[in-house]
Amino acid sequence: MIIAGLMSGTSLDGVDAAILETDGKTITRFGPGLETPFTPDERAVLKAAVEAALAWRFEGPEPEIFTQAEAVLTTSHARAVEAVCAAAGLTPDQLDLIGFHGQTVVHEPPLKGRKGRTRQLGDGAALAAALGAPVAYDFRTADMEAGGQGAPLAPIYHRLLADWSGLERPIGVLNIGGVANITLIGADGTLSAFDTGPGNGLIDAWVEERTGAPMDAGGALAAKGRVLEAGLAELLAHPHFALDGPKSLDRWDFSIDAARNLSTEDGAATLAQFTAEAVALGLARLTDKPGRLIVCGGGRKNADLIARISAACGVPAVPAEAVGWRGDLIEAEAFAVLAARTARGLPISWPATTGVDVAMRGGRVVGV
Ligand SMILES: Nc1ncnc2c1ncn2[C@@H]1O[C@H](COP(=O)(O)OP(=O)(O)OP(=O)(O)O)[C@@H](O)[C@H]1O
Ligand SMILES: CC(=O)N[C@H]1[C@@H]2OC[C@@H](O2)[C@@H](O)[C@@H]1O[C@H](C)C(=O)O
Repeated sequence: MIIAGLMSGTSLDGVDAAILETDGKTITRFGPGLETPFTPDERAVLKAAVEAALAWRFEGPEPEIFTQAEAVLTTSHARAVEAVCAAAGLTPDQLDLIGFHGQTVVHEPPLKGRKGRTRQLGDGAALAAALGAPVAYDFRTADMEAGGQGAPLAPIYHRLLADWSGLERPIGVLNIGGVANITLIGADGTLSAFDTGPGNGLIDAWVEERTGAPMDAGGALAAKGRVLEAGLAELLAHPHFALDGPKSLDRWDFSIDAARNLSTEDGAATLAQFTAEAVALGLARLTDKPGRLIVCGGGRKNADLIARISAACGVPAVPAEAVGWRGDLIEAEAFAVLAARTARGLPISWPATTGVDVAMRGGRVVGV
């Protein structure tokens, strides 16, 4: 099947799109991929939808802005599909399927026996109608209704990719987006996965508040700062780090408050060290230690952060490109494979990836 996979991550920077030829078990061909930024107006609507979602938290009627945000998601994702199809010499109606993650606006992991809840905005039927191709979407709900974490879902794709590249096991794949998540592929191919902690989310929020810039490009600020040990200890006292995986997080589960009184540089260093120590704590909970970490997501471009992760984990961390992967597109590619698996009735989550009792199918398909 020729499938376009789409991801708009928690950083709200834009839509990643990638075309893959896949049956959900193997990849026959990698097509083009690209990132299409949201316009400032689109981003403003999505930011407002996230704020409304965090105030709503599943209590009472859905915020009205969700409707407007879904319209923004339909147009921005349609634009991304049109662009990636043009790069492939296709028209969208020639796609067999589109894998549409949608925009996570709020995610509450299961807690003390209470099922978790998650909301990805994205109107699959509207996107299918706009593009003339079937759409698989709503990938996380079924897993959560079955008691799972609803995330991470990329692990099956990480293994597929590692096998495709013939990488030596055990190996870890670390995605550093707003939140960071890790997949460990054990020596025998067994998957373990969970969200490790913050990715770039806190660093972005801190740098934006202090300088107005959207990120600490290359980690230049953090590289000049010193870590405030007391602040770091406060951050690491979060209950997430006392749990074994599978476990998941919302982008807003941590705050920059522990850095409040610091200089811009020291705050950036402390928050970057927090991301790194969180990965190390996660690795320490695994029985198989990976020989190296393959790093994908925007955080791999932060050299200071990567150095901190390597040092904290005692394992070399290399960017996805070092093994021939497209580090900015892995999540989009993953949702192409997950869409194929949804269409074919294959599982997309497992006890060791999201904590469900049995392997689970997920996602819904809507035709044109
Ligand atoms: N050159 C760079 N230097 C430092 N950080 C960078 C650089 N480029 C990207 N980033 C970071 O990567 C982030 C975007 O990463 P990515 O697109 O993987 O996140 P996402 O997909 O939105 O998140 P998630 O995986 O949590 O849904 C930016 O917000 C920024 O913090
Ligand atoms: C609820 C949600 O959208 N979670 C995202 C987020 O971004 C990174 C991390 O937190 C991961 O758990 C997940 O995305 C990836 C694609 C996943 O499901 O594997």
